[in-house]
Amino acid sequence: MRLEARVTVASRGVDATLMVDAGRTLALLGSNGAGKSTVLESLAGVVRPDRARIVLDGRILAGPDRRRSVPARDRGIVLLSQDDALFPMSVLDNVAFGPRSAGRRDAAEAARGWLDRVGCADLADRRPAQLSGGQARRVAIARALAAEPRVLLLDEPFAGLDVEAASSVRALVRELLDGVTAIVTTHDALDAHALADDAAVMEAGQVVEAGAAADVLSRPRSRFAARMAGRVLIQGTMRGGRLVVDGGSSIPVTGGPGAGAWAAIAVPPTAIELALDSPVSAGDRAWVIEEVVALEPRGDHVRVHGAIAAADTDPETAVTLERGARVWCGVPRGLPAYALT
Ligand SMILES: Nc1ncnc2c1ncn2[C@@H]1O[C@H](COP(=O)(O)OP(=O)(O)OP(=O)(O)O)[C@@H](O)[C@H]1O
Repeated sequence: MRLEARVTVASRGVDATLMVDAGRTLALLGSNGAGKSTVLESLAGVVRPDRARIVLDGRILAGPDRRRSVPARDRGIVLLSQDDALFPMSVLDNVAFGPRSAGRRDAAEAARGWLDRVGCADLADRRPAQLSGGQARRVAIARALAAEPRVLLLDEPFAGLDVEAASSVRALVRELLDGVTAIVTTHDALDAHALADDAAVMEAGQVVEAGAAADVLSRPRSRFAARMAGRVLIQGTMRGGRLVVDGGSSIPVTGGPGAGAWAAIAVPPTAIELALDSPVSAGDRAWVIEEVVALEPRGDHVRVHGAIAAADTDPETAVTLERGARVWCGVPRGLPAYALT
């Protein structure tokens, strides 16, 4: 029992493969434009891929013969998109829509049950325009679940909500997703940790890494996953217990694959020290010579991104740096290395 999919949408540069086992939640991660929404829309049948193989519990929903694709309404896959506009009818009728379309006589009763579960029982008679953003999102979630989908797709379910509403909708989704087969797109590591069993990372239309959510975030293989987990991915070649990075600097590490293998350590930038001059003594750090690639203001400090590592500094120091400036990044010794394939 699982959802397996490969979808190609050439005009959007998407060619992605993913899999979700029954009852599990997959977090689909990736930067803006990576193709996450396109994948969800293809699975739901809203977008027609150029090529697709979508199999749900052994049933082929889309295959080589595009004419035989199962129409969206018969897929048992419901997409809750970012612009989850409710229908211009009462909240109750919105939620009853799915069960009613499925011919259920008790549609209104089922809808009341769902409204109760999302904490909106008292809003049944309201119109969408009379709801707050958080209430509308809860109603949209109830409407999606009332259709009793086999797979639920949530495209950034907390986007556009204020901090408080997002936090309560997050708790609700976490509870409702228990045991449901679902894919959730998010830019937030906390959501990936809290909601998902598994995670897949998209870059430029492709899935570049996938695995258990905790693994993807603690041993990231892509820069995006590392950044999401608040880490910088330092990659290099293993040589005698050291990671040799571009430019020849080497960092003593623990573990990791054998000599000659491509490997990484994932380091919080806050643990990396920045030096503007060549450090006189190495101390407990391995110093990597860097060229500044970007300066990222982050509240009261500035993150200095190099080609290999990143480190934080104060704004007074940051203004003396520019793109291409030479700096040294002091990386702690002995961090655990892992193989990259
Ligand atoms: N309706 C559309 N028509 C044509 N191209 C589109 C359309 N929607 C998205 N695209 C393009 O397809 C690519 C993938 O976009 P998509 O919205 O799937 O990415 P995403 O990962 O969901 O991004 P975000 O995190 O910003 O929502 C982008 O290059 C985007 O410009």
